Amino acid sequence: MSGPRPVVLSGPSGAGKSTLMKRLMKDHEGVFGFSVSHTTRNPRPGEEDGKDYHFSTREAVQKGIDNGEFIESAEFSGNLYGTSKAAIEDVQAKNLICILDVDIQGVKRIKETDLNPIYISIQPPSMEILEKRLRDRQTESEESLQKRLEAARIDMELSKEPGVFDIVIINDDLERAYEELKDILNEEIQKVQEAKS
Ligand SMILES: Nc1nc2c(ncn2[C@@H]2O[C@H](COP(=O)(O)OP(=O)(O)O)[C@@H](O)[C@H]2O)c(=O)[nH]1
Ligand SMILES: Nc1ncnc2c1ncn2[C@@H]1O[C@H](COP(=O)(O)OP(=O)(O)O)[C@@H](O)[C@H]1O
Repeated sequence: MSGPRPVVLSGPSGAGKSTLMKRLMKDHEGVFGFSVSHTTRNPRPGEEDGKDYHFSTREAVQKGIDNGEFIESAEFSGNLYGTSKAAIEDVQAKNLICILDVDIQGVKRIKETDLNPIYISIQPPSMEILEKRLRDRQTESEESLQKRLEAARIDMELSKEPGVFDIVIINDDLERAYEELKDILNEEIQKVQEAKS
């Protein structure tokens, strides 16, 4: 109960969540732990099973959901994604700040639980820039890219609703966005660092 508050990072696909999160974890070793989600999408080159995601089948994820093993799950761009209770417990057992990377549907479902995280939305400066970043990343087929852009439009609208997020960070200049992210999390980071010393 008294562990550090988890952090939910959300925002459109391609907004820069992974980039910011990886940097945060690298710069603060032993402070953060990533909640490894399950997904039915295929791994990208360089992604590791059990580290980036638990790459799984729809049947297996659905079975886990039916058994009550997930705190939330959502359909995104034709695939099923979900956060297992074990993913969060693994991080919290180590007294680390648990980071969850979930879409806007996940945010809404987590709000119905007692997780009590800090809700952060990472937003691109514009749809045009988002599309360019997603294309340059070269991870998506044209079909997948279009689905992500459609989901991004919905995300950008919903994230403007007051009270959904504690803070919305516009990821224009990466350095500035990263500083903003660190500032918000500073108090929790310090708590974890003090508990260790
Ligand atoms: N609800 C929910 N969304 C997730 C989960 N894991 C990842 N996502 C979201 O699914 C979307 C697609 O993720 P991914 O396929 O990794 O693509 P990327 O965000 O473009 O790198 C993103 O918006 C993620 O935040 C999860 O466990 N639950
Ligand atoms: N501030 C930024 N300026 C330019 N490119 C960026 C910036 N932030 C992220 N990127 C690039 O945009 C792409 C999408 O970022 P990524 O972290 O994969 O997004 P997400 O995890 O939200 O899907 C990546 O290729 C990344 O290198």
